[in-house]
Order: sequence, then C-alpha cells, then structure tokens
Amino acid sequence: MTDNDKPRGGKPSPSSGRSGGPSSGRSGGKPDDRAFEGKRREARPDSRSDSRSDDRKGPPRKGPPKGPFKGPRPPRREERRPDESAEEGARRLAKAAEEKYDFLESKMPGLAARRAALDILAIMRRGRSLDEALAQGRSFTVLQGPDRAFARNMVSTCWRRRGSIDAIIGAYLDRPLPGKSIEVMDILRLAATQLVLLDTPAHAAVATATELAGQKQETRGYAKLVNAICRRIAEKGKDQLIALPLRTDTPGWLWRSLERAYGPALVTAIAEAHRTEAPLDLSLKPGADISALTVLDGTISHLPGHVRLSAAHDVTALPGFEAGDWWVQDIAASLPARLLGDVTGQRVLDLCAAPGGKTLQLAAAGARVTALDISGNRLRRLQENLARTGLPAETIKADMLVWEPAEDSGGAFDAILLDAPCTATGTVRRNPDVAWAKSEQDVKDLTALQTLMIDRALGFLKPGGLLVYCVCSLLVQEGEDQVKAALSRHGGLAIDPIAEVALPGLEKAIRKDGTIRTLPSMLATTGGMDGFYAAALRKPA
Ligand SMILES: C[S@@+](CC[C@H](N)C(=O)[O-])C[C@H]1O[C@@H](n2cnc3c(N)ncnc32)[C@H](O)[C@@H]1O
Repeated sequence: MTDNDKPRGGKPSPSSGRSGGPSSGRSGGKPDDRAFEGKRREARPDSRSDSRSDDRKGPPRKGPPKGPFKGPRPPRREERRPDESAEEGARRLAKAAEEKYDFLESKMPGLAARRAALDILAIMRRGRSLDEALAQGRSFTVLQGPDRAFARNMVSTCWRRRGSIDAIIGAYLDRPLPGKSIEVMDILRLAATQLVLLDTPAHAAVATATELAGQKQETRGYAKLVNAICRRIAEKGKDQLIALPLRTDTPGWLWRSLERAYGPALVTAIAEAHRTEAPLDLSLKPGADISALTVLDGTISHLPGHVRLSAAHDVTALPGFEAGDWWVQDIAASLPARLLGDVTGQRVLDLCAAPGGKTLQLAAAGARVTALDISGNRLRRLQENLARTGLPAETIKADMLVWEPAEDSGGAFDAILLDAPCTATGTVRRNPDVAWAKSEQDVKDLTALQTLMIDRALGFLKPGGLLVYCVCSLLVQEGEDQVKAALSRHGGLAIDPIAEVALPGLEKAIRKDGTIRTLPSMLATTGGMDGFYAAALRKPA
C-alpha cells in the first residue's frame, strides 16, 4: 500500500446504535464441562449464532440472571480482600463481573463478548493456554448462550488464523505497535477476525473495536487509528486473505520441521486440516446404552467403542453425560491404550495420566489401574472423570522421575502407558494457540524430558511386560526418533507391532515397523483426527 493509503486516524465511526454482537439470551446455561481429554467444550459457535446475534432476531435481551451465581471460581490471592472468606470474595467478584457485563451491554450490544475475548487474549499473553484462559476469564465465564459461543469463536479463530490476521493488519501499520500498546493489537486482531473470517457485519466489528480502544487510558490514544484500520480491513481484508499462502498460519519453524518429516504434499494437507475445528469424538464405556446418541444428526463410528459427532454440541447436554456412559477423547488419543491389547486383570501403570482419557479406557477394559500425574489440578479432574463414569483407579500425585512404587504394592507392573508431555502439535485443530505458543527450544527441552521418562518407566515394568509410549505431537523428534533411540539404549527392548486387523479403517496409521502415526489430514472426509505417535515396546523377559 502507498503511504496515502495508510490511515492517519480518520473520523471514528459512530459508537452508538445497533452495533451488533450475539444476542445475550443468558438462559439455559449448562454447568461447565471439565471433561476428559481436558478440553472444555462449548456448543460450537456457527455462522448462524453470529449472524442471528447481529440481526438481533432472537428474543429481547434480558440481561444477566439476578439469582445466586453458581460455582464462581475462587479469587486469586491478589484479588482477595483480607476481611472476606474465599466464598465471599468469589461472590463479590462474580457480582462485579455481572455488573460489568450489564454496563458494557448498555453501552453497546455485543460489547461484553468482545471485551471477554480481549480479556482471554490478555490472559494468554501471561502464558496460559486457550483452555486455561477460557476457564479463568471472569468476563468470559459470566457470558452465556450465543455471547459465550461468539467470544470463544472469535478467540479460537483468531489463533487458528493468527499468521493471516497479523499479515492483514500489518499492511496498515508503518511499524509494529509499541509493546505497551499490545492491547491495541489484540483489539485489531479480534476486529479483523470478525471482518474477514466470521462474517460479522462491518459496522458492528468496527464500532465495538473503536469503543473498546476508547475505554482504557492505555489504548484511548489509538481509538482513531483502530477505527481507520478496521474500516480499511472491512473494505479490503477478504481480498488480502485470499492472496495469502496456506503456510501463513503455521509458524515457520513448525512448517519446516513438518515438511522435512512428511514432504510438501502432506504438510499442505496438515495445514488444510488445521483450518477446521475438530469434530467431537467420544469413547464409550463398554455396555453403555448409547442408542440416544447414535440417532443424533451425522453420528458415525470409526472403531468399536468410538462415536463421532459434529463439534456443534454442548457435551454436558448430550445423552449419557450425567450417567458417565462416555468421555470426550479424540479417536487418535484412544489408540495408544488399544496397543496394550487385552488388559483384563493386569496391573497397569498410567504415567502422566491426567485428565484421564486413557485411564478411563484402561479401567473400562478391566485393568487394575494406577494413574499417576504431577499436577494436582489435573489429577482432580481425572478423579472427577472417574467419579462420573463410575470406573475404578488408584490415583497418585507424584513426579514420575522421582516416584518409587510402595514396597507392598505388588512389585513391577504388567504393563505401562506413558503419555509423555510434548509440544501437543498434534492437537492444533482443537488448540489452535499451541502452534504459536511453542518454539524449537521447547522441542529440545521436551525431547530431553521424554528420554528420561522412557528410561524411568522401563524400570517400573515386569520383564516381558509392555510399555506403550505415546505423544500427541506431529514432530518425529518426539515420536519416531524417541523410540529409535530407546531401542538403541536398551538392548533386548523390541517393538511389539500392532496388526492391521486391530485398527480396521485406520490401516494407513500403522507404520511398517508396527508403530502408529496419525495425522490431522487422515479421516479427512469425516473431520480428521489428532496427530499422534504411539509404539508398544516389549521388555525382554
Ligand atoms: C499429554 S498429558 C497426559 C494426558 C493423559 N494421559 C490423558 O489421556 O488424559 C501429559 C501429562 O503429563 C503430566 N506430567 C508432566 N511431567 C510429569 C512428571 N514429571 N511426572 C508425572 N506427570 C507429569 C502433566 O501434568 C500432564 O497431565
């Protein structure tokens, strides 16, 4: 663009009137889903929910319910007043969030959802994942219905297309905004997301962005600039988007690494798959009656014990949730436990177990499971999942690198599943922030940790027993290379190959050596799958 094209801070568009945003409809809220593979799920905000809100076709907004606020999260230490209990603090903060919601909505409909999205981005700048930020943001948790879905959709789409969004905005900035104006950049990112990807009416996206910039002292000076850039993006942003190459939305280091491992055709297919949110996969508790699930639109099954639904579901409202008939688990994440074969009656150690998708599978398959994880919070979620599904497992909070099994615990384990911490680059469809949050240094640190974990896990295993090592990573350094190195470090250790008949329809995921490599581009016609690597390793007898 020429200098003349660059906005110099034109007149802000009016910040009053019908600026749009999701209709509030704060009714019918469901309890939060603290599910399973650790993923908090919402009804997926589809284009209808966004446009409905902007057209204001829904029932008139009634504002937040005035009744008691159920289950507010406890205040952080710095938020707590010395003279109040944790519960009082939580109620005060929840009330303040509701009042803020009312205030923002009275200023401009749809403003509260955008403020909440902005707050989520700010929490993520402090190093939280998208899921964590969604759970922590008070201005987000106070939202319900379409508002909540819209806020979540803005943030997750903004991350999913981060490279493109920043490139589009960058075309209108002479130089990067100064660090202290980081919130201005986030306001622009959310507005650009709405304008080029979510089909939000331009007047709504522009007016709310300008209003948000004007509300805080640190960003007020940029309100005119925000308005001018947003109006330019409303005009030209979609054309800019079309001109950007596919690789723009994958960080350079990750693209190069995947291209080296899989070649140009596959890295392109993976990047395509990353553009779409994952469907909702459920693992079924054996014997559960799931007839009410299978009549839902578009339900399919790829393997025994698996059901796939579209992502547009609130899991807590699905039949069988309360009864614990199933848990959320991507089909790829369900494969490692299957590698252990028949575990009935076996003592199985699930290392790095929380929030427990694989623990539930092993317990449901009749194993006597010990589930160990270093994180108390995540282990609590594992325990909640065990309670909901009524499945048994011993749980231990410990660092597996220093933990020793109790002397009277029955000796070494028959089988071990080690789902090691990793870059999680296989889960980008569900956690689009992951690709941008990780770096090559993380890969180095994590591979070093994984090596230590494999060696330690083998020490807990009976001679002749099976260790399944797995990672939800696309990187061969964390998967294939780790196993190759483990085999060369431990004489006699051998891959126990999985037979093709064990994974009907997923034969392509079985490598020549009998280990498993899944990619997001597999099962493409029905919604893809996470990227995972898993290998079963037999310890010499
Ligand atoms: C990929 S997640 C596990 C997912 C889990 N297996 C499931 O199926 O739901 C990795 C886990 O490793 C745990 N972790 C990381 N370092 C650990 C350590 N040194 N000892 C035990 N657990 C650890 C993390 O707390 C995290 O829950």
